[in-house]
Amino acid sequence: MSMIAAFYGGKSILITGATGFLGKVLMEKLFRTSPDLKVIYILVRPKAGQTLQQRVFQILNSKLFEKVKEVCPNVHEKIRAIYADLSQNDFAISKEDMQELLSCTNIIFHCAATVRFDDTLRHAVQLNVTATRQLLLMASQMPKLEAFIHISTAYSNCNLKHIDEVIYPCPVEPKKIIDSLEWLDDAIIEEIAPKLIRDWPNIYTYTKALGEMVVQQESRNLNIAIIRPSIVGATWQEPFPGWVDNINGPNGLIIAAGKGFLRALKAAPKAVADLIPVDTVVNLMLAVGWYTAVHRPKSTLVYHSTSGNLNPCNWHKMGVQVLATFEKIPLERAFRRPYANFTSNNFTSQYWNAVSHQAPAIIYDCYLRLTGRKPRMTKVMNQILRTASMLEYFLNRSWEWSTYNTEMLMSELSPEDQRVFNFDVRQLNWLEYIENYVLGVKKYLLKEDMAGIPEAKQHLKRLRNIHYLFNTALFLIVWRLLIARSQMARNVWFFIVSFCYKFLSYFRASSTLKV
Ligand SMILES: CCCCCCCCCCCCCCCCCCCCCC(=O)SCCNC(=O)CCNC(=O)[C@H](O)C(C)(C)COP(=O)(O)OP(=O)(O)OC[C@H]1O[C@@H](n2cnc3c(N)ncnc32)[C@H](O)[C@@H]1OP(=O)(O)O
Ligand SMILES: NC(=O)C1=CN([C@@H]2O[C@H](COP(=O)(O)OP(=O)(O)OC[C@H]3O[C@@H](n4cnc5c(N)ncnc54)[C@H](OP(=O)(O)O)[C@@H]3O)[C@@H](O)[C@H]2O)C=CC1
Repeated sequence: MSMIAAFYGGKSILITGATGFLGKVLMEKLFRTSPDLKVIYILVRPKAGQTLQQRVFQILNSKLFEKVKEVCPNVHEKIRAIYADLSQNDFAISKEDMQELLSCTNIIFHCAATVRFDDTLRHAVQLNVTATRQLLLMASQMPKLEAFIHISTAYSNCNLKHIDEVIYPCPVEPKKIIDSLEWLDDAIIEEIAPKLIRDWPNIYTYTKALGEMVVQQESRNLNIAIIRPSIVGATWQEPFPGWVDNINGPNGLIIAAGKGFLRALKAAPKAVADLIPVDTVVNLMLAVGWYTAVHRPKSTLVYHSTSGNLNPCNWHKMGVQVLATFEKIPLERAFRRPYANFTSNNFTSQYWNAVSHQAPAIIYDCYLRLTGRKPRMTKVMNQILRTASMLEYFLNRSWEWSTYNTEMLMSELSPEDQRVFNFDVRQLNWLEYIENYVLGVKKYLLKEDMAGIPEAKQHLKRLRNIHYLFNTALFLIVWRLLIARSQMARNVWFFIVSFCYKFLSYFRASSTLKV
């Protein structure tokens, strides 16, 4: 019997960010391994014209939850969606709901955040810092609370090279920032933002660091743990391999590469690609929840959920495997044949951007214009290049994350728990994982049919022929222009032509002699 699964039985669990990538996998695993849990409260806001109930219905009826419905048929009754907007005071939760949360919650998993790199400082602080503080305040009024698990990111201290499982202080106190945002206007905030974030690469990582500091400062006598995942990728094993549902992080780039839009990246080929499967992160979260509640460590423990120091993979290896998978399982209607060129050199990267990205987009838009259609490729390409440039910082560096606490926890688990809540990334086979990942992007994110693979392969063959044709035509045009302008080019040209002619004549004569 799994001790961790048994621990969550009969518990009331509060999850923020349950509608997000990590949150959904967390809920799925909880229902599947502890179907006798009492209730999962999720804080949800209406979105994209959908009510809370519609959003929950959509999640529970997705492929991700198919196994859950077999194990826990009354899952609909065990999930309680509470209207909440984390960017508002008291999260805009009604009095009755608040009362229920305060009196019943046993465990909190705080996953909600804004993960956009380009968010405004005001909004990112509201979500990643103030909301965390507010939730801690709520937690301190929960008599039955056993553990508060805060999800941060391994990159919250990415201004350092070696990162230990400790909370590092930020140069400016979170409280001072929260207070000043109350009276400063938006224009001034955006002006001071770059000065505040100093050597952090973006507002997201900076506000996640502030969030950790708030956890440390407002922990009171709560049982708290912080988990820092690196780049969270598709599921490795559970509930099935390759599940993914948003275009964040690697996902968008994999699509852009598979569709042939993105053929070069400014990335250090040897830098560590610190991906971590989402189910591995969730298993660690559940194990940490159990350990924090049962063993009540004296201080707030930080756990790194990273792969680099235990089972490293680099961008080159990853790129090669992504391309190899696209050979077998191509995406539909690709713009160009997939190709991956990683370079950390500025000049080479700009060259590839011009030749491999911008020029084809401009040519294609000219073609669209000439055929009476609306040009759109340059816009798409600029969007992709903007995203790629935002990720560049993470693609050109390697970090060392120590994992003492994570390894300590692993050794505390029973063999059964090590199997059911496996977060040992050393067992991950990268080649297999990446293949399933790419397949998952095609199936679950792009919703492409596997029956379309032969047609997609045929399309790639046509693209290859167009590519050869285009290159030959381009070569001939350039050469013709060169010949018209330079005596030297003419001489070379005549030398090659006469050489070929002599070779052919000799070949013809010798074959006539044999007959
Ligand atoms: C050579 C080829 C290579 C081939 C080989 C490839 C090998 C593999 C290589 C792998 C390399 C991995 C590198 C990862 C490094 C990550 C490091 C993370 C470190 C920290 C990790 C963390 O701790 S934490 C999570 C990280 N945080 C994000 O990763 C958010 C980032 N990102 C944004 O910060 C915004 O994205 C940014 C960018 C501002 C643009 O912002 P933006 O406004 O320009 O664009 P948007 O993203 O809003 O969306 C654009 C359009 O996509 C539409 N769309 C949105 N979602 C959609 C959905 N689910 N399905 C359908 N469509 C969707 C949307 O509706 C827009 O469509 P439309 O334009 O028509 O409206
Ligand atoms: N994905 C990754 O690569 C990594 C993620 N993390 C951390 O993991 C956590 C989860 O990330 P992930 O699942 O990928 O992110 P998602 O963007 O998929 O999910 C974010 C969640 O936060 C919720 N949320 C955002 N704003 C509000 C709001 N105002 N009120 C209520 N809910 C809100 C979203 O709700 P809604 O659906 O309504 O938008 C969504 O459920 C975050 O803390 C992130 O920092 C850490 C490292 C890497």
